[in-house]
Amino acid sequence: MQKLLVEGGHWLNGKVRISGAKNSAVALLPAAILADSKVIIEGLPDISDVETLSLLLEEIGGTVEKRGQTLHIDPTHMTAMPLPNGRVKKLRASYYFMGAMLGRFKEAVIGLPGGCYLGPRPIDQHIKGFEALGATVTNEQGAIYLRAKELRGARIYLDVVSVGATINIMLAAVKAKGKTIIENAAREPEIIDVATLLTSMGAKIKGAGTDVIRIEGVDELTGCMHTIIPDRIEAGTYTIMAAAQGEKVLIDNVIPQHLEPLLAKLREMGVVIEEGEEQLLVYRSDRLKSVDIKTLVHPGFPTDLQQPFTSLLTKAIGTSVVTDTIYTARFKHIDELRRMNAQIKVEGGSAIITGPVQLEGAKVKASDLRAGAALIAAGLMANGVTEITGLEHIDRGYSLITDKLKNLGANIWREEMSEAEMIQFENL
Ligand SMILES: CC(=O)N[C@H]1[C@@H](OP(=O)(O)OP(=O)(O)OC[C@H]2O[C@@H](n3ccc(=O)[nH]c3=O)[C@H](O)[C@@H]2O)O[C@H](CO)[C@@H](O)[C@@H]1O
Ligand SMILES: C=C(OP(=O)(O)O)C(=O)O
Repeated sequence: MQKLLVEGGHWLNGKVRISGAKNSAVALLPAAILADSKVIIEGLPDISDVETLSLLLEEIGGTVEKRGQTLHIDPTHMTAMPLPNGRVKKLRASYYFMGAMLGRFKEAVIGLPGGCYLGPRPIDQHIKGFEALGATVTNEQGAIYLRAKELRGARIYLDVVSVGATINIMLAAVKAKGKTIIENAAREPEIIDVATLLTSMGAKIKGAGTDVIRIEGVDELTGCMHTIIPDRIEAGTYTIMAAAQGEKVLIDNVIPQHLEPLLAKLREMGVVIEEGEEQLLVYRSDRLKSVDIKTLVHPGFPTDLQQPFTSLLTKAIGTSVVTDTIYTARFKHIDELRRMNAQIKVEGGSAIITGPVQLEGAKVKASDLRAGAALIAAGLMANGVTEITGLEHIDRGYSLITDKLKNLGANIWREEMSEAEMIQFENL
């Protein structure tokens, strides 16, 4: 097991290239199950979620060949192999095997997913959607059993705006008989990306990216080639790090429109950012103003950037209030930031940050993916060395983060943990 060490105070300079979007990739790979021939996906990030999903595709009989950032997925010999345990628990997006296998085989057995623990993460809206399409769904000993004689299009109103439920219902509905309408659908760019792949496979989908998605089911879907969109959360994380500890940082391979809620808040704080077509240039900021943020469904401020943004706010002058309306308890990073001298209290579902403070290096643990990003951002600004454990979370979603930050001038490296440290880590 490794830990990450960051020596703070080194200014970031130069260019960082953003990888393909994790939250697209984790749906695009399962979507390949629906095709009758090879699906080629280009520009995938080097993250463990992609590796785990590739192994899961192989477990059900697919072949997956990696050529650089491209995966060639041959779904021809896949079967409805049950996946009640094991790798499905390593990530959140294994739930997409439910929709995709239901679409192709009309049956699936998938263990309840893992992923970041951000408080309860129910999947009732996914199940409501599958049932509306004609599936019988039962939960037996922690695995979801889905079966349908046939899938029939339906009108489905989501009680909660959910990225996962929207995509999962799309995956099943593209092979249902007749028309499906998803109302109150999520509108994230990743949903458009998945719809683009499915459309290239022959699916008929209208309205992805709006809150009403219309799908006309088809009998067959064929292989195709698809290039993934850039990761707006990874881009946002580097933009925050540049605002925190950058001289002049060019963020390359981004779609600036996907980052508008973040960029607006950074500008309100006084960060100077130039926008190009596919690039952002972030300038050094020495005096930042405090701001309040409230996370909302897209296109509001993304919950996945709330945690790294909180680290940046420790540098701002005054009091900032952070409220997460998507995951009201997504505050596990706060205790760790406090170990680093951050002045933050959590009150009534909000984190209240008083700044500016000089952060101090400390031994901290990443409890989840974006908590990890928050701690790295804090480590870049801190006096001395910050030691971060829990890297398995960070590696689920940040492609080559150590190398990317090193290239920007950070003093960051990985070390094997000693046995004593591992025991301490387990007890933390
Ligand atoms: C793999 C992936 O894409 N993960 C993202 C996805 O997670 P995920 O798809 O799991 O998140 P959802 O959009 O489904 O969740 C949004 C909210 O709806 C609630 N909910 C969701 C489904 C459901 O059936 N019932 C229900 O009550 C959740 O508890 C949460 O409060 O969107 C989240 C919200 O933008 C992001 O933080 C995650 O990075
Ligand atoms: C919460 C996240 O991921 P997941 O849904 O895969 O756990 C995230 O990407 O911040």
